Amino acid sequence: MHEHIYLASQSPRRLQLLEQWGVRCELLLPDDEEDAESLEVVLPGEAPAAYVRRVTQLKLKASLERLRRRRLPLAPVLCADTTVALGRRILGKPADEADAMRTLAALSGRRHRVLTAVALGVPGVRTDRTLDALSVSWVTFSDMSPGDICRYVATGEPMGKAGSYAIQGRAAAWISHISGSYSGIMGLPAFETAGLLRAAHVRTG
Ligand SMILES: Cc1cn([C@H]2C[C@H](O)[C@@H](COP(=O)(O)OP(=O)(O)OP(=O)(O)O)O2)c(=O)[nH]c1=O
Repeated sequence: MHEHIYLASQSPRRLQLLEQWGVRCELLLPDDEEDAESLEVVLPGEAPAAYVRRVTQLKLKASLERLRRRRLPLAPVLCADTTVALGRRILGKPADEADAMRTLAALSGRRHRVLTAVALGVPGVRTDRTLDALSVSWVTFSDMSPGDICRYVATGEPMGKAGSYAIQGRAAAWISHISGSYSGIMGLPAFETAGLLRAAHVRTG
């Protein structure tokens, strides 16, 4: 039984969710020399599900290497990646406010998918074992007027969020329907993550 895991994510929501579920975790964040952002590059023609899974595996590989480089005690490592897809179009984190406004205008009055891939790496003496899962949710936005979009972007909330919004924040006021996993939309799906933790014998609760 593993008493704790490493969480290799800068997302405060993921840490908060794991703590809420009673999982003991320690952060395993990239060094200054690592270029974490460069992992999140979409390949030409890549479908959203393939993209989010591939990026999560890249994050996990980099995190397991980091664990060994730092000679830390071995324990399972959890990584995740969240992306928003409008049809086949991938809407990642906004580059700036203008980008966030364009993304929100595209999402306004429509239904899109939020995909979160989770991967758990269990480091072993000889080989590492990897478990992974994908959560797909549908989110419907009501109409946002240009004024609504401007005011929302001015709050700063869209920055650092896939699709330029946060369901757990002010964007909730425009979300008329969801189908899937609320925690998955926030960045870490409870059901799928719990399944991976159970399979890897990590203590929860
Ligand atoms: C759609 C949506 C996304 N998000 C967030 C979750 C993720 O943190 C972020 C997507 O970016 P990610 O690249 O998945 O994660 P991150 O950059 O925050 O952290 P790391 O790569 O170190 O793990 O968007 C919300 O908080 N609420 C939402 O409603």
